[in-house]
Amino acid sequence: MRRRTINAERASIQSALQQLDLALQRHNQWYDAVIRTLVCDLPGEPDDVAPDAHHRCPFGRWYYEDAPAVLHRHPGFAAIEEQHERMHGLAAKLLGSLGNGQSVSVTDFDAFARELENLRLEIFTLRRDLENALYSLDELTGAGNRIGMLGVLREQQARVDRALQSCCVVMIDIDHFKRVNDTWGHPAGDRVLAASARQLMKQLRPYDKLFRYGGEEFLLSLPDTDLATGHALAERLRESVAALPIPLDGHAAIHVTMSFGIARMEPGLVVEQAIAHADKAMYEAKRAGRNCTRVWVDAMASS
Ligand SMILES: Nc1nc2c(ncn2[C@@H]2O[C@H](COP(=O)(O)OP(=O)(O)OP(=O)(O)O)[C@@H](O)[C@H]2O)c(=O)[nH]1
Repeated sequence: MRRRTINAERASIQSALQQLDLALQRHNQWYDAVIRTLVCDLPGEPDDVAPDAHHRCPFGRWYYEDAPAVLHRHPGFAAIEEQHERMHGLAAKLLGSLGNGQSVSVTDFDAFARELENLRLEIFTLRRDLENALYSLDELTGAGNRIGMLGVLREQQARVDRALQSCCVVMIDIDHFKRVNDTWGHPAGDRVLAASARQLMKQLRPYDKLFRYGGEEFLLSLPDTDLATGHALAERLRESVAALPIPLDGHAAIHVTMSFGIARMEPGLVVEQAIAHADKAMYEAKRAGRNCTRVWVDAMASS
């Protein structure tokens, strides 16, 4: 991702945050009107008892018609849809009882209030994720920077510790990158860094995350991935970077390769140990001649 693209990404996240705030504000107004209807025993809005009430409220109209692509790409956005629909189902039940001259049961009202609170939590979680994304991008490559990296990895480690998931980390380093700088100049090196990172990122699942770990080093976190699957993915990434022609101003396109080291996050170990294992495995890949992937095994500890 070039700098211009990253700035565009930042601007779209900022705009999405503003829109989300506005949609939430409208949703709060809708909620106030529902409470007024219930407390004052007023005739309800027909839209609120319709089977597709979640499409008709101001938040729903924004969600289905106007919400920007950057939100649609976010897994938290889909979670909001389900929660919002559930909450509206319960609101329709309350308003329907009232419309039929029945009193609203405490159980139904409590269920509605609970789902509404869950919806707000989902929205705040999405909001926090977007804010984090704003401040945790590496300017040059568009990969995550190290600010958010440990937090993401610690969350994964917690899932590994509770035996909920198998997760891997992969250390990736461009081969002979100094030569690129020395031969073509530092700006060309920057271009190679950005192009390689982009090539890696475009093949990842939405919940995989690439971080720029250091100069020409990247750390890839692979949640819900066993070692065999992670290894196969690393190989695919490696081959696709090696095959990528990278155009440089005024020169023919060049190719670079990368070395990969992969390690599983082990229950009871700290995140830093998994990173150290992946780093050691990557170092073995360099020793084996570069442009290859090595998997961490305990025997590497002594090499
Ligand atoms: N252009 C550019 N170069 C960088 C950046 N960060 C680090 N580097 C360069 O990356 C190079 C890393 O070189 P080395 O650590 O010697 O490794 P290498 O040449 O890639 O060799 P191997 O890793 O052993 O294959 C150094 O020349 C750094 O100056 C950056 O942001 N932009």
